[in-house]
Amino acid sequence: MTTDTTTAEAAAVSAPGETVLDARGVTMRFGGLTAVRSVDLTVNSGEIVGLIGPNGAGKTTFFNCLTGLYIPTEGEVRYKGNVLPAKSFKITATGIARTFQNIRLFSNMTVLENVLVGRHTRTREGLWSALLRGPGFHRAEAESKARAMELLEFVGLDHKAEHLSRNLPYGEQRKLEIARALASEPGLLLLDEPTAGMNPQETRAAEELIFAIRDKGIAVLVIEHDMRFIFNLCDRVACLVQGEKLVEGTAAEVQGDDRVVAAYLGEPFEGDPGAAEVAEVEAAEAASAAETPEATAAPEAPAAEATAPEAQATTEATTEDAPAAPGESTSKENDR
Ligand SMILES: Nc1ncnc2c1ncn2[C@@H]1O[C@H](COP(=O)(O)OP(=O)(O)OP(=O)(O)O)[C@@H](O)[C@H]1O
Repeated sequence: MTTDTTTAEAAAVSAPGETVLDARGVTMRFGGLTAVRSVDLTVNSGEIVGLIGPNGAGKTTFFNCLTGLYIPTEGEVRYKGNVLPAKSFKITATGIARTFQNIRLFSNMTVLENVLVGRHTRTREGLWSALLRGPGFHRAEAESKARAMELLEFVGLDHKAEHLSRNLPYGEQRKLEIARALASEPGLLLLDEPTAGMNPQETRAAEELIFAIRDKGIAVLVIEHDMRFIFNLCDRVACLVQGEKLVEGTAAEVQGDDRVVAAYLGEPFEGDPGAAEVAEVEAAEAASAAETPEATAAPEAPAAEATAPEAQATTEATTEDAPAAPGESTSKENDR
């Protein structure tokens, strides 16, 4: 990866349609394992883009390449045209914020303090200002606090500002993580499985929250296993399989793509074998009925009965595992 540092200041609101994230040829190898292979992905302002793929497909590794936790073995990542710095703390200052698959809050700090920590990249007061506690420091502190409270109100946690974060229910901890990420005034927000462990009501609330974030002009890239959530939410979806981008398109295009279905089933998807088998059985039944029904129905019937449930089972399995199925989730849920 090119390691030019950028001096770009973050600007949360981007021009409509501006390319906010431009990842090109991103490859990440761990020894002999290529976790991400030559992935290109762009995210434009005003967009919510989804990243899906079976477990181990390389989604989190790709996120880590975008946020400086990993330096890609090959490829380049640009934020608003500037090559990203190689250090993760500089990337936050550049304008990219993220949440994690495993919630990472400061559990012994209050809700408000957690958000204030997220603002540190946007406060200009230095060590001397903090030590001397002059008027500039107090003004900056009051501004940060006011902004943090605004963000808590935005995510619906202002009434819990003084609670310890460890005492929040799981869904609220996820919201707090989002508020903390927003505190750095990002132009791009990366969400790694934001609904993992949430109940359906919390998931719907998370969906509304992400739409509201997008409406503030912040581009969003989201990893999620809950297919109903992702296809409802995203303008565009990319599917990674074994480190490579298999498909990218609108939610409708991706959810109807046989290769995506096959990737989730873990086997090649050839036509519609369940329907073909059903047709074959029906044809055999019709042929036997056309002959002498009394003589042939008895021996034919068990064969038809034996085949029909099997064909039905194949169809059900396909429907059940398909990522497109509304309401279905291929999530490993909360296994990390
Ligand atoms: N630090 C690491 N060292 C070695 N291998 C790693 C490392 N991080 C990830 N991998 C491997 O890279 C591959 C991709 O993992 P990754 O966690 O990115 O997948 P994922 O799509 O996010 O999976 P999941 O949906 O289960 O979170 C896996 O085979 C994983 O074991």
